[in-house]
Amino acid sequence: MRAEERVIIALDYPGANEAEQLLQAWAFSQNKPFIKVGYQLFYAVGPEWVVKRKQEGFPVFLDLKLHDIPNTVAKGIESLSRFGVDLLTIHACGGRAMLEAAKEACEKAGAGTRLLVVTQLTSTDRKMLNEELGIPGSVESSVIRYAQLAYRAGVDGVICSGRESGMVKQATSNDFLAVTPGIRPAHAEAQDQKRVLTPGEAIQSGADYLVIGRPITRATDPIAAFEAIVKEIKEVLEE
Ligand SMILES: O=c1ccn([C@@H]2O[C@H](COP(=O)(O)O)[C@@H](O)[C@H]2O)c(=O)[nH]1
Repeated sequence: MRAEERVIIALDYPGANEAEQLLQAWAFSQNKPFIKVGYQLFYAVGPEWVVKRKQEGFPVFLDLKLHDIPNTVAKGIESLSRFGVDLLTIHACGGRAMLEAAKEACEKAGAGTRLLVVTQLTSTDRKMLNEELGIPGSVESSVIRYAQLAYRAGVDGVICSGRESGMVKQATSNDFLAVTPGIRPAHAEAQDQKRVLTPGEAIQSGADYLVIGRPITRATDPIAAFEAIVKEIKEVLEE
């Protein structure tokens, strides 16, 4: 996979105008970047906007992180799969029956959408895990436990931080996708992210895709920021 294809730009914008302004840079390009649509944008623009981006050639990750009883999640995935997006997300803590029901619904739709499972959010650190959520042990052990659950349920991969991507692959399979947010170029502020790595470090540790929002979307020159990240990834891949 080319370095450019490993970056998923999180379009965390309030509406279509802001997102389209960024995507304009690739209007005449054959190599459109992978984009992620989360709730902020999706609730503002709706499914048609997402389907249109797919038709224009953008690979799309629709990141709605479903979490509910198995039947409700399966029905939600059934509806979302109709948009023909590349990636969808559900939460691991819904448990095995929920994960299996979601995967079955996704496969039944036959659109080739891959299903990812959110392990522990990259905004979670050990203190929060132990003291607020009441989950004992390290964040890594919780991520691995959820990743193994997800793997056994037959989904396509997980969302974890770059710090855990190598461990996830070791504990599951090299083909099991590790998609990693919490990416910050050197010296950038972590903001609300707790488990961060630089783009180069995340690739080195085994991440398949890097999800990157504010370091690109809030940069003075977002395209230059995207290109600098791609360059950093290329350097690691060529090492
Ligand atoms: O554990 C998770 C799961 C999802 N995300 C999403 O990734 C981006 C990260 O944005 P930044 O601006 O680069 O922090 C954002 O859309 C989150 O919803 C995550 O950060 N961590």
